[in-house]
Amino acid sequence: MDKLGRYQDAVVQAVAPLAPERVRLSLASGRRLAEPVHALRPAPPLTCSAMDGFAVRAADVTGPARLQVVRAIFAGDLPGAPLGPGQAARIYTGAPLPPGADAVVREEAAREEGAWVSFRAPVREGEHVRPQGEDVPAGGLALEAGARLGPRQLGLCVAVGVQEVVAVRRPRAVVLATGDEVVRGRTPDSNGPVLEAALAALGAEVELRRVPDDLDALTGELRGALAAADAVLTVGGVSVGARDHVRAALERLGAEVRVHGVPMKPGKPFLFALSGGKPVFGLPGSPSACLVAFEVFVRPALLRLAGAARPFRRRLELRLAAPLRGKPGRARLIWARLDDDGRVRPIGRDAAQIRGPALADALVVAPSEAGELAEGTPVETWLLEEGR
Ligand SMILES: Nc1nc2c(c(=O)[nH]1)N[C@H]1C(S)=C(S)[C@@H](COP(=O)(O)OP(=O)(O)OC[C@H]3O[C@@H](n4cnc5c(N)ncnc54)[C@H](O)[C@@H]3O)O[C@H]1N2
Ligand code: MOO
Repeated sequence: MDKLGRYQDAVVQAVAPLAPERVRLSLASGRRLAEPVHALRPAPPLTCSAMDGFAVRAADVTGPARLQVVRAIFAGDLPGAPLGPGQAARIYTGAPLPPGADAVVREEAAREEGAWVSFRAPVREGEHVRPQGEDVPAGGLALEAGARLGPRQLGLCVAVGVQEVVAVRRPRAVVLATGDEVVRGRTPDSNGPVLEAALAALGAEVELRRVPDDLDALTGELRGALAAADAVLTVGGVSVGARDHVRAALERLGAEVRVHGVPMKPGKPFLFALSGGKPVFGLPGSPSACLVAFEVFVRPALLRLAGAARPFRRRLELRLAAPLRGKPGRARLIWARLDDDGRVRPIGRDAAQIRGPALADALVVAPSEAGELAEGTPVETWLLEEGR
């Protein structure tokens, strides 16, 4: 991935995170934090019981013991008056421990007789007690900058009393699917909806448009897209054919074409340009090539635009479950599936395939110098994370 990695870095580094803004938590779902979140209140909010049972002073229960039950404390109650020596309080899960109490004996290990409770075994100080702030202390770091506010992260913010966060704006992306064949519907526009869904999954707002193979029409659409969006993706028309107009249209608009042609297979004709500081990604039309170029370049760049701390897929070195054919030259990216034994099985590599990407849960990267790779060879594997 060495040489290709340099292209990938050049594209991803050319993109900077969008402006941060302060937003209500309810509007921040799926966005990335531009600033860390610190707890405004501790979690748990008070030192509380982890069980239904009896709050005691551990020093009173060093062996079999009998204590007087002075009151009951429920979740949501205040801790109330201190517990004196020889006293116990009935307590329920999540209820605050009264001052003086330092342990809880579970219901099942206690015998209640009127106003008294007896225990057979000793109790350890701190047993079944959740100290205030054990999870996150007040002022403590709850989430780091760059973290995505998914469902569980939103829950953490609520628990630590945070109602507003500083998050990166949701990127706006326009996808222009080019080609008379997709405008007329003779070739189904399969790439457009894939990109639309994949970008939405990254937290972007997406508009998909279809454009004929006409330089003027494409130039106009690109101008409009660049005015409206933070990032523009084109599909098709980026190779050397008579109707491949993407580069020419961008040059007409004064865009700076930074990359056109990358040492990978599939996806060789990929183009990257900047126009007024905005990224434009020219993806090949052939479905597998389009989606590989999306994985290598667009996904990490968009995640960076969206403020993500770690924009790259998780990469593991896994052994091949079957030989991988091919010759040296360009880095090869192959759709693959993880076997149950942890090996990775290639599932075809024609640039036009569409079923391979749909079945895959990983991408294997064979370096440019590699020829045929034998079964069992360790290979770089990107986890696609969607599961099966
Ligand atoms: N003489 C050469 N020909 C080609 C070269 C080359 O270097 N010299 N490169 C090949 C490579 S590699 C690729 S990849 C393809 C990509 O070319 P384009 O990006 O210009 O794509 P198109 O020609 O417009 O379309 C290719 C193929 O994909 C279909 N397509 C287009 N858009 C969609 C869509 N939205 N959904 C589904 N399928 C789509 C289109 O109908 C074509 O079948 O070029 C090689 N040629
Ligand atoms: O690089 Mo193209 O994507 O092989 O067919």
